[in-house]
Amino acid sequence: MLETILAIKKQEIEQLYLPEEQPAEHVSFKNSLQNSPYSAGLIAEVKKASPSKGIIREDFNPVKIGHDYDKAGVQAISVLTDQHFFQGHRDFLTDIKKVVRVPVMRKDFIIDALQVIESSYIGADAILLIGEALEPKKLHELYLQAEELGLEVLVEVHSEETLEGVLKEFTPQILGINNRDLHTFETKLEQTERMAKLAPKESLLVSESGIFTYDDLQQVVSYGADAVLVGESLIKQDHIGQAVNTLMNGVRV
Ligand SMILES: O=P(O)(O)OC[C@@H](O)[C@@H](O)c1c[nH]c2ccccc12
Repeated sequence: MLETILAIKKQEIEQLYLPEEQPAEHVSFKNSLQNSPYSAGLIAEVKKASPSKGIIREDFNPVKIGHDYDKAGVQAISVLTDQHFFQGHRDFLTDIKKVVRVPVMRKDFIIDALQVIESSYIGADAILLIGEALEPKKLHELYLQAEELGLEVLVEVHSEETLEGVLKEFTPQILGINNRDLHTFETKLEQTERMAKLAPKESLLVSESGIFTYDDLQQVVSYGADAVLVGESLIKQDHIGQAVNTLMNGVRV
């Protein structure tokens, strides 16, 4: 699956044009995650659909969801901007950034320098770079380019092998462990446990995907996660604010 996504992404990049640059005030992604009142920082995701689950939410209003997340007290918002597989859009990010206080991360399959510039232009505070999608050298190049543009980076890996390759090149400030294998879509929280053992102490550790309940959250925190990235379980709920509370506090407040 990942190969198919990347092949289509390459074609898209050939046609990519830059939008008008949005004036955006940057908010620190890492600081926000580190200063969570919960047992971990929460990155809440705005995602309509995914290749593994199909459409997750029919009545999808990205700005309303972003606004509700912000009001509910999340530490950061991740916005899926990939159109083809996730039914996202880069305008979703621009529109959400205008109405929230928390940092906004662009979630896409970024493999080219032009997309990093695009991320800055649309108003992102941070971007995702996927270890499984990039050679370590290229990943580091894009990471440095992003930093120069004032963007923070979440470096995501799934496998031990990928992480080892990245760490030979550099130490990311923020390291995400994707519990979902992007080739098979198999998702298990124990992936965080295995990978946390190899993660550098200096990196802020984010556990991503497949976190549905307060118990799931406690489980990944016990493995060493400093933050979590959660999409489906929040997006599916009618009341997003309540869903955030139930997930992070274990009770409805
Ligand atoms: O909806 P979930 O299982 O809570 O997962 C959110 C997020 O981790 C997932 O959307 C994701 C993690 N890494 C990605 C890379 C590309 C697209 C999507 C993703």
